[in-house]
Parts: sequence; structure tokens; C-alpha cells
Amino acid sequence: MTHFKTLMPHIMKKKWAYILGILCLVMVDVFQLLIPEVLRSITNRLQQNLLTFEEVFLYAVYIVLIGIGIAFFRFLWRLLIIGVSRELEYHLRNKLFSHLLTLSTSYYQRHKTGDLMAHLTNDIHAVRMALGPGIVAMTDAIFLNIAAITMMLFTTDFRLTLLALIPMPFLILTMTKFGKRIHTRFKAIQEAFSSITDKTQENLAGARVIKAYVQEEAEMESFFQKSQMLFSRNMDLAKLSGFFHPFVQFLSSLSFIIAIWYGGALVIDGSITLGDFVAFTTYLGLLVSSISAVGWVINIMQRGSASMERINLILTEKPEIIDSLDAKDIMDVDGNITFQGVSFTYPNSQYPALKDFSIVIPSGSSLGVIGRTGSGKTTIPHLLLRLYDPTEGKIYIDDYCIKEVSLKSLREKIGFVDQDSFLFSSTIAENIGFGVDDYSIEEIHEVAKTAGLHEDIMDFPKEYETLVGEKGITLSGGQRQRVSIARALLKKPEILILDDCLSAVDTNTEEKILNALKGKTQNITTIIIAHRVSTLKHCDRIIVLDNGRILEEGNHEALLKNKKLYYDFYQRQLLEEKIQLE
Ligand SMILES: Nc1ncnc2c1ncn2[C@@H]1O[C@H](COP(=O)(O)OP(=O)(O)OP(=O)(O)O)[C@@H](O)[C@H]1O
Repeated sequence: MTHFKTLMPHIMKKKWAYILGILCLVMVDVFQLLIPEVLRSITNRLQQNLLTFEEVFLYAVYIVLIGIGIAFFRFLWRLLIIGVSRELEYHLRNKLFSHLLTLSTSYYQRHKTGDLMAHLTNDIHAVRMALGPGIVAMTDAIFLNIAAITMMLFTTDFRLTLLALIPMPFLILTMTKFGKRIHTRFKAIQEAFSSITDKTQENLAGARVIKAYVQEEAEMESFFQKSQMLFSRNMDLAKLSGFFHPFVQFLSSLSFIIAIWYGGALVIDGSITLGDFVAFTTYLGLLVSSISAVGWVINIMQRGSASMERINLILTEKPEIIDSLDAKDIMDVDGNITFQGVSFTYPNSQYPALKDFSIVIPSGSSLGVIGRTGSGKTTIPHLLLRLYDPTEGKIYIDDYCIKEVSLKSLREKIGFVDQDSFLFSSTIAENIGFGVDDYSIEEIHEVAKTAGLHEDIMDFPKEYETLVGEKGITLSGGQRQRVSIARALLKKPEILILDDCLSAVDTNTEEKILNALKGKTQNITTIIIAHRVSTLKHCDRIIVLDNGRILEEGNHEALLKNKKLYYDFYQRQLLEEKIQLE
């Protein structure tokens, strides 16, 4: 139960709803405990042949009133306790989601999406079940058990009560023993569920690749294996529960056997009345059902606790990249960028992605970055945005060391178009406006025009209101890239970084976009990362990266004269263009 500590502040805020709910629950139990007393009276009056029609009517009224009382208080406790559990679920879901968004990029590298989705669905559900229905069943079990035993002891016969209670310690022992095993098996189910959610998520996201590589059967096979694993773990739990519940019922029925055998004898020898016997067995019924519910309570609490433990693991995870204690906001900046002896190795990687990398990019200038794949190009914006912190060295924007400024203000200054061109499943206008609070449709049109996208959009049936499917699936690769460029421009950033985001457009369109961008980005420091020389040739300065180091630098003409790697890239591009023309 210690795992629920995380929710204590929220639980304390709702303590009155819980207390009132529990009082209502106790009222329901009190009404339930009145029923055996009514039955005792009726049976005694019947046995003595004293029951009149008026009395029968009166007893019927009592039963109806008890029913109304039960219904009324049951409605109230449901509203209060289940209501609170829903609120706690709501807070936990929001807390977990907000926390997940604060975690650093490296966290997502270590954890799978499906796993996190499972936390957000199954685990939160299990916690809610523990804090709502679990609390209800626990209160019921405690109150009804104590009250039923007290009533049995004091209103019938204490020897009969003690005898009927003999199986109860065995019942409790069985339930505690099984509880632990249920906990372990439930945890195993949750893990298998995470794994299958992850597989599903990955396969649906990669549906096109799977089809293109005719991997449907292989993927199905691997999915079936995971599904089989989930099934067999569920079966393990079902087997345990399947044995557990009947066994609990068997132990409880022993109490009835004792009650009928010894209680019957007491009625025959006149020590107790028939009414006492009927009331006693009704109390025993209440007792047994609430003790059996203890099994369910243990089960549900164990599940909730296992889930809360998993959720706590995420909640206690500290983001690696955070604001320093005295972080200040970057105010107006010119956009000078300085990398000073920066080295960086990705977590889980053995090789540095950047080695002793130093460069000064003056404000308003453009820097082209080219290099073989894996040479460290994308790592430059990753470090500048503080998605990761360098292992060595420092990065400055103007005179601000980026580690000493607030992440929010740093990232607000930078417009980054990454290779993935990730789009959300909303309209084109909303995708362009993502991250900007206040924009007009005219501004959206303007940035779309600069990104060479406006005409394409106007051909869509709903123009800017066209819904792009999940991840922009209804747009072409080039259109997705241009939506991402427009999104970055709308931010009006001081620094603009385009990471290989023109690779899916032809060289003519690329030329047009670059020209339009040039007009709009004169005062913006621009970093353009590309594989094609054509994308970079107009940059003020170009660097060629190799193995995380600068191999060459200069402008297009100077680099061509060098006749090194840049020249090779250029020749290759010319050759590719020639082949395409033929
Ligand atoms: N998240 C990561 N975790 C571990 N290693 C990484 C990660 N991202 C990149 N790397 C490694 O760091 C090195 C530099 O990667 P980077 O993405 O900067 O290269 P790049 O030049 O942009 O490549 P490309 O042209 O293919 O985009 C590569 O060896 C790559 O394998």
C-alpha cells in the first residue's frame, strides 16, 4: 500500500468525500443487518402461530423501507467514493502525461511507446479500481464482518457462533497466501500487455513498410507469439483465481454445514428459537459473502499496488535536461551561435557523435552542413536545442551559455525542422500553427507561400482545413516537409534550422523554396543540413563533417576548389542529375 503514497495529497484533498461515502456505505450495511432481525421476528411469530395479516403487512412495509434506505445510501456512496476514484484517476492520468512530457529525449530512447501507453491505460485503470471499488469492498468487509459476528454472538448463541467461525482463520490464511501469488502473476500480465501494445503500435505506425517488404506474415507470427504470451499469463492468473474462488467458497460452506448441524440441534432441544436459527444463517450469509469479498479486495488491491509501483517508477524518473537553479530567460538576441570545443556521445553509444567541435556562426548568416550519413550533422541542432547536453564544451547564443538559460526561452528562439517532419492528425492550418498561441490565417498563408506549399494546399478540397491523417499520412513526403518548414517560420524564430527537410522535393522546387526563404530570413541565423550540395550552395559558409569533426569549411566555390569530400559530393550529384535526365 506504500506505493499509493504518491496520491496522498490528492486523497487528502478529497478526504471528506471519502469519509461521507464510507458513512453512507456503513448505513447500507446497517440496513442490511436489519433484515435478519425482521426475519427472526416473522419466523418466531409464525412458529408461535401468532402472525396476523396486519403484522405481515407491517413487516412488508419494514422490508420496503429497508430496501429504500439501502438504495438511497448506495446511490450516495457510489456518487461519493466512485466519484473520488474517477477524480484521482483523472489527476493521475494528467500527472503522468505531464511528467512524461518533461522527460528527456534519452528516456524515450530507453522506453518503448507501447509500454508507456500501457501505463496510461491499464495501470491507471487498476489504480482506480483499487481506490474506488477496492475501498468499498474493503470497508464492507471490515464493517460487515465485525457487525455480523457481533450480532451472531449476542443475539443467538455464542457456542454456535464460535463453532461456525472455525473455518474463517483458514479462509483468511488462504487469501493472504494467494494474494501474493496473484500480485506476481498480475505484474507478469501487465508486462506482457505492454509488450503487445508496443508491438501493435509499432506495426500500425509502420504498416506501409511492412506491406512494402511483404512482412505481414512474419509480423503476424511475432504478434501471435506475444499474444500467446499474454494469453498464457492470463490463463496462469485465471487458473489461480479459478482455484482460489471455489476454494474460498468451499471453506465458507463449511461454516454453513456447522451452522445447520449444530444450530439445528439447538433448535430441536429448544435452546434457540427457529427465528434465531433463520437470523443466524442470514448473518452467516452476510459474513461469508463479505469474507469472500476480502479475496476480491486483496486481489484488486494487489493489482492496484503493482500498477501504482510501475507508475511511480515513471513519476520518480528525473528529466536529465532541466533548467539550472538560476536559469534566466534569453531576452532579445542577435542570433550569434558559438560551439566551443563540444564533444558528445549519445547514451547507449560507444562512439562520439561530435568531437571537439568548435564554430562561430555570426547572426543573420547561413551555415550549410554536409557530410556522410552518421557524421554528426543532426547532433548539432540536438545540442543547440538542449535535447541532449554536450559531454564536453560549451554552446553560446550571443553571450548566453545555453545551459544557464531557461529551456522554454531557448527553444522559443529556435525554429527547428527535423528530418521526420512529424505532423499531428489535425488540419493543415493547425499543424502549421502548432506551438504558436496567436496567429492569423493571413500569417499562415504567408509562411505556406514561403515554404512553397500554398498552391498545393489550395488544390486540396478543404484547403487549409484539410485534415492530414495520422502522422500526415495523406500528404506526400515533400508536402509534409514543407508543412514543417511553414510551422518553423510561423514561430518567427531568431535561429532557423532545416535538417535535411528538402530531400523529398525536386531540385527546382528546392531552388524556389530556398530563394523564398532567403528573402524572409535575412536577419535570421540559418543552419541548413543536407545531403545534396544544391541545398547548401548559396549558404554563406559550408562545413563538411566527417566522424564528428569538421573536415572542410568555406563557401561553395572555395570548397569545390579544395577537391576533397565536398567536391566528391558535388560530382556525385551532377552524375545523379545526368542519369535522371537520361
Ligand atoms: N539517439 C541516438 N542514440 C545513439 N546514437 C545515436 C543517436 N542518434 C544518433 N546517433 C549516432 O550518432 C552519430 C551521429 O548521428 P547524427 O544523427 O548526428 O548523424 P547525421 O550526420 O545527421 O546522419 P544522417 O545524415 O543519416 O541524418 C551516428 O553514429 C549515429 O549512429
